[in-house]
Amino acid sequence: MQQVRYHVVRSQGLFDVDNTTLLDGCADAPMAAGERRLVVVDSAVDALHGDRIRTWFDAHDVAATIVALRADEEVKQWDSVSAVIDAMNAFGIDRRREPVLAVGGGVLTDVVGFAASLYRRGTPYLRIPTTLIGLVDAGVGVKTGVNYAAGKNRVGTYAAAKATFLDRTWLSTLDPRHVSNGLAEVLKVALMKSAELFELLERSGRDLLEDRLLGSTPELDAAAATVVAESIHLMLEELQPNLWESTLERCVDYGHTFSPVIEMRALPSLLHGEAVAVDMALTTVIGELRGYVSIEQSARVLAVMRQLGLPTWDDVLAEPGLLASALRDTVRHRDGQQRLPLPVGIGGHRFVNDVTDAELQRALELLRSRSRDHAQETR
Ligand SMILES: O=C(CO)[C@@H](O)[C@H](O)[C@H](O)[C@H](O)COP(=O)(O)O
Repeated sequence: MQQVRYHVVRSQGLFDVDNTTLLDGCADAPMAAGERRLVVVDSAVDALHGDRIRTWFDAHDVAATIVALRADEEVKQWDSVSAVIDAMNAFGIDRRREPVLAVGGGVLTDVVGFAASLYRRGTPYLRIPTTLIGLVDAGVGVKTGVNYAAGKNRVGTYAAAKATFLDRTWLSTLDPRHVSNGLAEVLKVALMKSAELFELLERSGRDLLEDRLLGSTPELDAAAATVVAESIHLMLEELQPNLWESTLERCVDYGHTFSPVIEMRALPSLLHGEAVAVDMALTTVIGELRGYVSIEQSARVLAVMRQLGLPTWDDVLAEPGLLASALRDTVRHRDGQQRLPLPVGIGGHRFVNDVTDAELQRALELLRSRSRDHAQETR
């Protein structure tokens, strides 16, 4: 058994000059004046926040080498890993004392984590997620990786960051579509594990999205804080006892059975969370056809997705053979069985191994007709 310890540290305004969390907020990864760090920053974040980040390092007398890296799903490829490894080599990183800082969304932190886990067989790294999906999903687990050929996250490692620093204030500059992208992973854990969280999304999801979870009123602040804290808590509750995935029945895989193939096939038109939402819409309908979810509950789920700015359908779904082939690939990922999490009511789940092609087809047709009806109603 391999022991692993990592920290999830919360702080607001990490790069406000008087904020010292990055210096002393994690006992396992302190940083002090006179030291130096390699900082890999998503180029979109660098454009918006680069000056602030540089000012913070200067103010605390830490010599930062800042490397800006494009980080989106299209370049989540080996070349990006190699670019980070080149930067680590050029920096001459001390593999025990100089953790690499990864500042960006889930793609950036997955790429840097992967590079760090390979460099000298393992160099520490710290994650500073700047997107909602980074905060509630990619930032709190131990997976790293990149896409390979047409395979989503086909190569990667399990490598915990020493610490992840969660800071909701980054969301102030996040594109609303990327807020929705993160809300898909929040909805995932809500559907699997928490009717309360689902109801909170149902009541306040649209307002939270408009407010980018920044908490502009006391009510919205309380709701945003609960959404973020609760989804992280529910994720960690699942991840911690099963970090190396010895159990492949993982409810956090909900929405990730068909979506890897949907996302890669649709690239670049669907973001990760959007592909997850389309998968969740389909599997909600499968649950409905099986009687695990009532018609009314299924309608509520699809309505919440729309309120969160998420798609419930994409034409890629209807490509002949796509869903069946996605399921076959998932079976290879899950040790020969489907282990497909399906919702039971709202906030509950079960795993099934007997989904057939005919059942997929029925669910697809039902979802397609619902999506058409909705499109007509809103015209
Ligand atoms: O395991 C985590 C986060 O570490 C999940 O919450 C996350 O959504 C994963 O990306 C999915 O479960 C998919 O996992 P995989 O297909 O890459 O093994």
